[in-house]
Amino acid sequence: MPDTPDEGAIRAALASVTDPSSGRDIVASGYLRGVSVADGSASIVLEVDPARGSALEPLRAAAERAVGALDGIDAASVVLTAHTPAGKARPQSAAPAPPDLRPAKAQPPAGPAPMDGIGRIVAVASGKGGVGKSTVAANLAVALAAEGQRIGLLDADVYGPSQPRMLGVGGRPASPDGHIILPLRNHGVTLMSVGLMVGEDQALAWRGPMLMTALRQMLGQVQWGTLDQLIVDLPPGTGDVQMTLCQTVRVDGALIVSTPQDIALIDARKGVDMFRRMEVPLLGIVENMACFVCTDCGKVHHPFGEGGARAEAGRLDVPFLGEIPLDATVRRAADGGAPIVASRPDSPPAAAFRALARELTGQRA
Ligand SMILES: Nc1ncnc2c1ncn2[C@@H]1O[C@H](COP(=O)(O)OP(=O)(O)OP(=O)(O)O)[C@@H](O)[C@H]1O
Repeated sequence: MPDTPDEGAIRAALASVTDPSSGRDIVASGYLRGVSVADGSASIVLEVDPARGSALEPLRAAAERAVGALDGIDAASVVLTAHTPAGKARPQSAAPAPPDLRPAKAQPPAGPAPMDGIGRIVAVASGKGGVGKSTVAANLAVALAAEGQRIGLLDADVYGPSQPRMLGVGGRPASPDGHIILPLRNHGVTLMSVGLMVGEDQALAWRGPMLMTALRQMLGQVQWGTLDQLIVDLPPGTGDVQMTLCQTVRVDGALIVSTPQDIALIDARKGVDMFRRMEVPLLGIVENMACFVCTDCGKVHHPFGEGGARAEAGRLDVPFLGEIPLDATVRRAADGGAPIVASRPDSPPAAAFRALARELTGQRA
């Protein structure tokens, strides 16, 4: 495995990329605002005139390719931010210090702390992939926002970020000073996702340390404002992201999503164990895809058996928070960028999500 190149090599690669509009390279143009390189991953911030943001997208992509082609770089991310009001593109020598993008491992270890301005942090987790954890997180966030709460949704499902698609938001978040990241907003929910920072597909190619850096940036650099609750959509399983989250910020409660199948319930148990070890209170288990209502006869069917998650919750001594029916409109709504709670508020699944939101709000009262 070749050594990770140093910052000088990254700058040299960027200097090989020319802005066709000026004929000058990226470094000479004064666009370069920050470089961070560690463990085969490089993050670069370019500060540009916001009016030229979309015109400079090819330049951004070319810079990413040039850095990504260096020996020893597995993942490169180049972000465009708007320049400071006073400046046009400045010569590099006149530029203020670049933002510090180094991984948080360089910082002294700190215990989990509450996040400023955020009332409660709720993690939505599952032992197994594909059980509908992201769907539950999105609908719960929209339902809580509809109750009048100030809600943020942090898509920490770094291996498969789907919240931008589910909430119907896109585009790169702005970073006016190269450090603070401005979240996006839709359906009353403030959203940030690693999928917005690097694109859904690219996130999959990132290596562990870079993902952890992205997660810490989303926790520390996103301007969430004042929130009643921040819902965190975790990746499935019990891995590094869960540990990093719980060690970095004080998670006030975890919600486990499971389907009724035995295998999902076995994995849900592992999730419960992990949160107990991390001393995160368990808010309860919600059973997704629990049943479906026959459109012909109106009868409720339980294709995977009935009562499994409720019984498991009893065995694990955690609250059972309710059932969400299996309903194709839930999937269609998520794929269309408007969760069912927003797009079909009168439907039975939307009512089930709202009941879940009320249950959680009731737990706090
Ligand atoms: N109650 C439901 N009824 C019908 N389809 C559902 C329901 N819940 C989720 N789905 C669909 O199931 C698929 C998986 O859901 P989702 O992406 O939320 O799962 P996940 O647990 O977050 O998966 P992963 O962790 O692997 O990203 C999606 O296509 C989603 O639209």
